[in-house]
Amino acid sequence: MALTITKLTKHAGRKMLLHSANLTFEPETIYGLLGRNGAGKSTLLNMVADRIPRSSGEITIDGQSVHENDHVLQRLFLASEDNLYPARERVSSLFKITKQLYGDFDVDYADYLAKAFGLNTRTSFGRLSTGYRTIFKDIVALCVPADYIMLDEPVLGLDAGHRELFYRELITTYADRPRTFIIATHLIEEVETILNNVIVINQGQIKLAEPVEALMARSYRLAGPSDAMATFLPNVKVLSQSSFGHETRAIVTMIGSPALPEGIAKQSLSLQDLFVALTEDSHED
Ligand SMILES: Nc1ncnc2c1ncn2[C@@H]1O[C@H](COP(=O)(O)OP(=O)(O)OP(=O)(O)O)[C@@H](O)[C@H]1O
Repeated sequence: MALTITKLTKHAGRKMLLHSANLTFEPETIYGLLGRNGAGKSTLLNMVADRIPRSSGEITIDGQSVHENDHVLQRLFLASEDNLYPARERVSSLFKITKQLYGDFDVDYADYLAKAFGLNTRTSFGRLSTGYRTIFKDIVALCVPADYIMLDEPVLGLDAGHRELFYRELITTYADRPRTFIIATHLIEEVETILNNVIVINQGQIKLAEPVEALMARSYRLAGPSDAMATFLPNVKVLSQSSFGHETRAIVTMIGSPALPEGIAKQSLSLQDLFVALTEDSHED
């Protein structure tokens, strides 16, 4: 029982946008999809939602392909930055249209959220500000009855108060009705505590996919004399390294708790520190 991506590849001409991605999204789990600008996050999510064609690979839910399969696609929802909504339609009628498409759309919760965010449901979609368009799409995403909800930059344009409200409501609705959320975002520090799992994508390659807790428990910043560091670093996976005079610093992941040579200090990291180390020098030449 899972959303499974196997050897998913997308290229545009000679450019590789996503390279042979293998991922499993378990039910009732909150995933963060992290990557620098242009890393391939939206490309991945749009292929999963069957909105853009893939070059090769498979996407299935519980073993059934999503491709041109409405029955399976009903179990997925992608709130993306693309405006798929008619500009003239009022927010209230867009909620109704969504209910017609997704029978169990939670209209009461949508109305509650609209009030909480201060979204006037009589306003037409085209007249909403950038932030309120995002809020509208977030509300729809939190109220649809799908099992796998994908949010592409759900706090784009939201002020700090509205971002906090969104995260709070996400946690509340998840606790009431657990389902899978996949959140593509750049605001790593804000989402770190709500994620169960993290996926890091860089230049179309999946660099890492694992539970946040386990990942953070084996990730460290090390600093010490360069000679001691040079003997120790071959025992661990080095994500980034720099030297200043006789001192070397490194961000590493390690398995177990290998004894550190004297003089090497170990500090824990934030997810953001780890992300920066994993995606350094990611720009194309
Ligand atoms: N149809 C296309 N043809 C050519 N290049 C494309 C096409 N679609 C996307 N790209 C390129 O593919 C790369 C990945 O884009 P994508 O929008 O998936 O990245 P992203 O991780 O969502 O980025 P951001 O965080 O900036 O929104 C970018 O370099 C983009 O310019």
